[in-house]
Amino acid sequence: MTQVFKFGGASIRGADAIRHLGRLLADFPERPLAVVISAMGQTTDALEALLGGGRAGEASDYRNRLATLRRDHLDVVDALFGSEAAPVSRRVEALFDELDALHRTHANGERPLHYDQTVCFGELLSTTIVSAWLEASGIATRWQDARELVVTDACHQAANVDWAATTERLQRLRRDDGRLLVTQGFIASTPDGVTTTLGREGSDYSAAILAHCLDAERLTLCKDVPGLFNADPRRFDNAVQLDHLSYAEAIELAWHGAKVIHPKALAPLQRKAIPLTLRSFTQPRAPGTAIDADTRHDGEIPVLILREGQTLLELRPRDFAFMDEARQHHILGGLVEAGLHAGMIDAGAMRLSLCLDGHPDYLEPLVAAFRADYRVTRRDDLALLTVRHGDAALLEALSEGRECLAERGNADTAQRVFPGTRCRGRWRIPN
Ligand SMILES: Nc1ncnc2c1ncn2[C@@H]1O[C@H](COP(=O)(O)OP(=O)(O)O)[C@@H](O)[C@H]1O
Ligand SMILES: N[C@@H](CC(=O)OP(=O)(O)O)C(=O)O
Repeated sequence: MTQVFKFGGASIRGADAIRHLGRLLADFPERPLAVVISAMGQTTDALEALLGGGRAGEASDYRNRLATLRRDHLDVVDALFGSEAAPVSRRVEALFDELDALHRTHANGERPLHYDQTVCFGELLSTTIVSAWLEASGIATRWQDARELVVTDACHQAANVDWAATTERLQRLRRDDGRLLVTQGFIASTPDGVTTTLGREGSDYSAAILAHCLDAERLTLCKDVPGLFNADPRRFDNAVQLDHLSYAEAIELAWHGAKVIHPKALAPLQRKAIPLTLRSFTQPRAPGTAIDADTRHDGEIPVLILREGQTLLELRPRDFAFMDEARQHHILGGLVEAGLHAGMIDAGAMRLSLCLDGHPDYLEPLVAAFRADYRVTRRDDLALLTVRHGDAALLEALSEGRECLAERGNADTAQRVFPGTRCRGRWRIPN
């Protein structure tokens, strides 16, 4: 049975977690064909910080961060392999040398290209270590460079998949030697072999790409939560797990910011009716959440999504003019160019409100450009609450004690923007 599994950064954050992963795969009733793995723990954040220091010409900051990352990875290798660590340590050292060389080549070039040549090493390192560990613990394994499988355009940091080329490469993959394929999430390459990445948290998407192109029977995403809940269980005390939902409902939740699954991961599965299971990494035998074409259970209970760190922009034409389609087109085009996502868009006769969560590097120039053409009011440090399938009473109860700064709604989705300071800490879903 062709099954694909994916393990995120939280599932391989250190030596104990990697040992657990080995036991999980050894005990699982059906051996998957392929396992997609992210960078260990917060490695991608650390690589972004390294890139930032390097590009700013802060050589000692870059060197210190590189040394820390190198040490952290080598410590995991030592903890796993003990006296047998040398061959794996050499491979890890070689990857760090390659990272450093590529940094020197690209440091003064375009940032997105430099980003992809640097940040890809998180996954190259983690899969090197995990694959060696699985092999050492008796699971026949084949390390596979995902850049030889997933073909994209050259849109660095948010590359677009060439489905025909990727399918052709994946269909050529050897499947008959009984070896478990261990490959990287998040990374890919152009047809001529230049490394690209699929966007932050894109490993769920990588796993869905593999499942789609291999015609897998199932994709399983192993997470640090038991499944998809009706609100983030880390923030909402009484959140409950959803046993089942449809691809369409899952896309809505992911799009609105339910972080547990990447929004792009659903469409490739839906197109081939490949069922998806979200499972607990620590309790893999628990049922988890099933996602497929069946819509019968959608909307049975309300689902809440809280996104923090939001900025609300209200744009008004200067001359008492309409916020007509041409102006909306201009404004939304600016968002597309800046690569920013609006979690809420609401238009009035002379106003367009946008709720954005963007890195200041991208947000600030955009706001400055808008100010040239519109009267702009801006509020930072906000929270956007999205409620799916809730009623007015629930929305009011959730809003109690919180000033509503903007809102919109339709038959199944309501959104409200609150000051971030009123939304910190733990929440309860009102009865
Ligand atoms: N509705 C939700 N249900 C379950 N988890 C959620 C939900 N919304 C947010 N999360 C968060 O998603 C996290 C898991 O997703 P993520 O960290 O992206 O996984 P990965 O290990 O694949 O990187 C959980 O730790 C949880 O806090
Ligand atoms: N390592 C990448 C890709 C990814 O998906 O990671 P995770 O599965 O840990 O969210 C990132 O952090 O963006």
